[in-house]
Amino acid sequence: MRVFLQLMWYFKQEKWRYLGGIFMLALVSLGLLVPPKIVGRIVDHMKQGTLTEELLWHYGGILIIIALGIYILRYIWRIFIFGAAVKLAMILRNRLYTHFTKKSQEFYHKRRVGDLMAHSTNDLQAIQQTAGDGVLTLVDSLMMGGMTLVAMATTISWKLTLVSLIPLPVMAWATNKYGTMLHKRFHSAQEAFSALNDKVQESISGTRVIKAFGQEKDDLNHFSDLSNDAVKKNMAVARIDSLFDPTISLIIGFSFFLAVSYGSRLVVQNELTIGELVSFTSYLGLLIWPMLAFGWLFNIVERGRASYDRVEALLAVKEEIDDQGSIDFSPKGDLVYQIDKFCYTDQTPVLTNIQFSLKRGQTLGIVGKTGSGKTTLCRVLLREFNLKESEILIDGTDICEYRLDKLRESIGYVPQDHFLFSATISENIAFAKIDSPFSKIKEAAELASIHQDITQFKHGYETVVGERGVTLSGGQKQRISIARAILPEPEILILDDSLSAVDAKTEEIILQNLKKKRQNKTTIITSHRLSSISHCDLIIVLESGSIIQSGTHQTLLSEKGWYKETYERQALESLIAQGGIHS
Ligand SMILES: Nc1ncnc2c1ncn2[C@@H]1O[C@H](COP(=O)(O)OP(=O)(O)OP(=O)(O)O)[C@@H](O)[C@H]1O
Repeated sequence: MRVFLQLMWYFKQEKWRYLGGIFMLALVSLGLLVPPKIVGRIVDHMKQGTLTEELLWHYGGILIIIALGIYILRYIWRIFIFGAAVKLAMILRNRLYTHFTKKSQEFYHKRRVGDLMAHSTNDLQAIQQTAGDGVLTLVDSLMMGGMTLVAMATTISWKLTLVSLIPLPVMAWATNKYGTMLHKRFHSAQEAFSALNDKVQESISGTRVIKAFGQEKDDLNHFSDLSNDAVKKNMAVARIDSLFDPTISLIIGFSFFLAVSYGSRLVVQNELTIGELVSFTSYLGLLIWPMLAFGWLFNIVERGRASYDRVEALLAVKEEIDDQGSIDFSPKGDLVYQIDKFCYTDQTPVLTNIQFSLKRGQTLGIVGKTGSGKTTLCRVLLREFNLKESEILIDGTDICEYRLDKLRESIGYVPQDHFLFSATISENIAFAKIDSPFSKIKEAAELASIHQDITQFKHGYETVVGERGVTLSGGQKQRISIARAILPEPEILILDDSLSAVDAKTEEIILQNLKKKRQNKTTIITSHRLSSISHCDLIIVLESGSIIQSGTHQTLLSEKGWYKETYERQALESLIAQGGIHS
C-alpha cells in the first residue's frame, strides 16, 4: 500500500474530488445495506402471514428509490475518482515529456527508446489504475466490508457474525503472501514489456538494414524470443493473479457454510428469525465484492507501485548539463577554444590541447581521419557536455555563462545523422522558427540548393516527408537539414559532414551561397572531402583529438603532412572519376 503514500501529493492536490467520490461511495455502501434488510422483513411477514399488498408496495417503493439513488451516485463517483486518475496520468505524462526534452544526447545514448516509451504508456496506465481503481477498491472494500459487518453484527447477530468470520485470517494471510509474490513478478513483466517495445521500435526503424542483410528470419526469431519472454513473465503474474479469486471464493463459501449451519441452529433455538437469517446470508453475499476487491487491490497496487518506482527512478535522473548561465542574450563574436583535455564518460581523452581562435564572420574547416574528434569539437560548443571553466569563449566570455537556450539559439547545427520529422518540407525547414514567412523558407531552400528539387514534387513545399510521405534521397535530406539550420540565420553555423551526400558541383554552389549570405557570421565545416573546406579562413587537422596542422589551404599545401597528402590523393581520385588522366 506504499504507493498510496507515494501518491499522497496528488491526493492532497485533488482532495475535493477524492473526498467527494469517497463520500458518494459511502452513500452507495449504506444504500446497499437496505435491500437485504427489506428482503428479511418481507420473509418474516410472509412467515407470520402479515404481508399485505400495501406493505409490499411500500417496500418495493423503497427498493426502487434506493436503486435510483445508487445509480446516480455511482455515475458521479466514477467521474470524480476516475477523472482524477486520468488527470494524474496526464500530469505524469507531461512531467516525463518535459524531462525527456531536457535530457542530453548522452541520456538517449544510454537508454533504449522502447523502454522510455514503455514508461510513458504501460507504466503510466498502471499508475492511473492505482489512483482510480486502486482507490475505489481500497475505499469500497474497507467501507462496504466494514459497514456490512457492522450491520450484520449489530442488527442481526454478533455471534453469527463472529462465527462466519472465522476463515477471514486465512484470507488476510493468503492475500498478503500473493501480494509480495506479485510485486516481484510485475517488475520483471514490465521489464520484459520494455524490452519488447524496444525491439519493435528498433526493428521498424531498422527495417531497411534488416532486409538488405536478409536478416528477417533472425530478427523474427529474436522478436519471438522477447515476445515469449514477455508472455512467460505475464503468465507468471497471471498464475498468482488467478489464485486470488478462487481463494476468496473458497473462503466466502466456507463462511456461507458456517453461517447457514450455525444460523439454522440459532433459528431452531429461536434466537434468530428466518427473515434475519435470510438477511444475514444476503449480507454475506454483499461481502463477496469487498473481499474480491481486496484481492484486486493487491494486484492493482503492486502493479502501480512497480510502475511508480520505475517512473520515479527515471524522473530522478539529474540534468547532466548544469544550466547556471545568467547571460540572457545570444552570444555573437569571436570564438576561442582553449581545451586542455576533454573526455566523455571514461578517462580516455578525446580532445587534447585544442587551442585556436576565430574572428566573427570567419569560416573554420575541421578535417582529419575518422574518429579523430571532429564532431566532438563541434558538439562541445553546443554544450552537450559539461566543460571546465573558460574552455570555450565567445567574445571573451565563457560559453557556460550564457543561458543554455540562448547559447544554442545562436548556433545552427546540421548533424551527420540528420533527422526529418513526419511533417511537410516547409514545416521541416521552418522547424526552429515555425512562424517564418514562406519567402524566408524558400530563401533558405535556395541557399541550400534544394529549392529546385522541392518544386519537382507534386505538392512542392507542402510535400509530407518521412513515414507518411515521400521518400527523399540522402542528399535531399541533407540539404533540407541545411536549409533548416540556416533559416534562423544563426550567428554560428556548424555543418558537421553535412555535404557528404551531395555531388561536388552542388557542394560548391551551396558553399558559395553560404559565403555570400553569411558575410558577418561564423561558419564551421567538418568534412572528409577537402574541397569542402579549402576556402576556409582557418583549417585545422585533427589526429587522435589533437591539432596536428593548422593554417589556410595555401599554407597547409605548402608543408608536408596529412593535409597535402590527402589533398593530392583526393584531387587524383576526382580526376580519375571525371574521366582519367590523358597523356
Ligand atoms: N557519446 C560518446 N561517448 C563516448 N565516446 C564517444 C562519444 N561520441 C564519440 N565518441 C568517441 O570519440 C572519438 C571521436 O569521435 P568523433 O565522432 O568526434 O570523431 P569524428 O572525427 O567526427 O569521426 P567521423 O569522421 O567518423 O565522423 C571516437 O573515438 C568516438 O568513439
